[in-house]
Amino acid sequence: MEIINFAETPSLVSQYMTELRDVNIQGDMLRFRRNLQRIGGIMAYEISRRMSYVKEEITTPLAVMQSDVLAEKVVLATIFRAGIPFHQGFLDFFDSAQNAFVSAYRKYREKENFDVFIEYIASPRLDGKTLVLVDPMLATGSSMELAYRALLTKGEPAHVHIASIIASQAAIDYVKSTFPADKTTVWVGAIDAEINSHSYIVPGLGDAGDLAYGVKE
Ligand SMILES: O=P(O)(O)OC[C@H]1O[C@H](OP(=O)(O)OP(=O)(O)O)[C@H](O)[C@@H]1O
Ligand SMILES: O=c1cc[nH]c(=O)[nH]1
Ligand SMILES: [Mg+2]
Repeated sequence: MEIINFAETPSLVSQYMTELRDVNIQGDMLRFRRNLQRIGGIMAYEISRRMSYVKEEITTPLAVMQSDVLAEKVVLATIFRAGIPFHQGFLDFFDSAQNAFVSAYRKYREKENFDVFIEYIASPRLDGKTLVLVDPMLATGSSMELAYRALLTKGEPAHVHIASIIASQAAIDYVKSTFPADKTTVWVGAIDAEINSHSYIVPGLGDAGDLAYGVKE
């Protein structure tokens, strides 16, 4: 399974990641959402460079020519809430993509133990399509795995791209052991070494959903 880590090559993604992580900047919710969206747009472009295209005949005002068009049927899937601005960044570029939405939430049994529940899914058929699963945080990997399993009830995608802003090393290992290696590509802004006893990524950025939309009760 190929893992593409944007942190290995400093770029504007690194600048936006810094702003997402820094407690002195991340409190500006508009900027936080906008940075998730901007990284989504950049990742969308990088993923598009791996996709297949076909030549189509078009007519310009001056001539007839062959021009490339995307050959893959793309479905952009995300997980509520924090996935929404990140997903919008992908949709800004994949204009004709279909979209899927999944709700996943942590229900704590005790302070440090929780189960992840999926309650809502809205998705087109996925057979033979390119599924781009986007969620900014990949902490344990449970939400991503459960969302993927829920989406498989809608058909078998030809290829899966997983895109995250920050992944823990444990989540990367988990994704490697649970997703099909021959047809999954992982794109991450950074891989952080640890998750804490509440399964938050360290150093991470905190609670992405709360930072984007306000602290929930
Ligand atoms: O890899 P995991 O351990 O499953 O954690 C990752 C999940 O946590 C975040 O959502 P969260 O549960 O905080 O919901 P929210 O977006 O509504 O805040 C994030 O957007 C992922 O969906
Ligand atoms: O670090 C984490 C882990 C889960 N969800 C978040 O928003 N942040
Ligand atoms: Mg959250």
